[in-house]
Amino acid sequence: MTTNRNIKISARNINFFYGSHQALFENNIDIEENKITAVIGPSGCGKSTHLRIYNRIFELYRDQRTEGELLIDGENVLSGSVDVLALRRKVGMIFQKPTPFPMSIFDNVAYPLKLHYKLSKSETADRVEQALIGASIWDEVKDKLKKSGLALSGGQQQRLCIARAIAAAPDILLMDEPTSAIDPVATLKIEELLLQLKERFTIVIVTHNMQQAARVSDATAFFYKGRIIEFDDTNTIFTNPSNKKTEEYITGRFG
Ligand SMILES: Nc1ncnc2c1ncn2[C@@H]1O[C@H](COP(=O)(O)OP(=O)(O)OP(=O)(O)O)[C@@H](O)[C@H]1O
Repeated sequence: MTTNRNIKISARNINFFYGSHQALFENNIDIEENKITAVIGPSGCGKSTHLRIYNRIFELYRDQRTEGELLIDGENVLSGSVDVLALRRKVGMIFQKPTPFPMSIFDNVAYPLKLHYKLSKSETADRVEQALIGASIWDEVKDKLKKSGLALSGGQQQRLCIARAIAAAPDILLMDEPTSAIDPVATLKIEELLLQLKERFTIVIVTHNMQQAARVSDATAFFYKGRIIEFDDTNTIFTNPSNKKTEEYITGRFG
């Protein structure tokens, strides 16, 4: 990979356990700032598990634990002294199924602002507008901000969720198969949006869609059975992978 990279996230010897079942083994990866990193691999290889460590969301569940270090801007965010609420503001997450809250479009985006910041009404309105513009959905919703977020189409709901995530002003956006539940046209819209968002955020995206990884990502990590088998520039992974398993996976020989 290219040298002189600005590393935003470094996983160091990460192991992960669901009870006694070990799902991740010695994961090491350096994720570059303002780049899109794709996480690929067959079902059950640990992609989502790996992502869920970055914002410590796994801690909401009993019996799940991790070992190793996860450095964000050089700080080990797995250490006990870290402010988890601040971490989750800094590391936003978008899920497979759009998850608008059962409230108005405006309130969906204002929600994280109320949680993390003390803003006046006009500052809040301004930040909501900026986030909706940033998520490329403002023009579609500006005349119906009081309508329910649940009344939007799937693709619009997902962009609303992206607006909600970026309203909190995170540094990092984690996306776990963000387009697998929406149609191809809406998917392309979100892919275009990702390319704009990487100017401002570091993006890590889990995807089953090889074309999508090739289209949007700068770097790609191939996971297999809980291990990171290969991590390199996306172009290299898709044209000249060094590991046989990577090649078999990207050419569709298993998955
Ligand atoms: N809540 C859980 N309890 C126990 N084991 C789990 C749990 N969630 C996931 N696992 C196991 O951990 C391993 C990794 O799962 P994970 O969901 O991270 O894989 P994935 O690569 O994201 O899969 P997919 O592509 O199907 O979403 C699998 O063996 C899975 O069965």
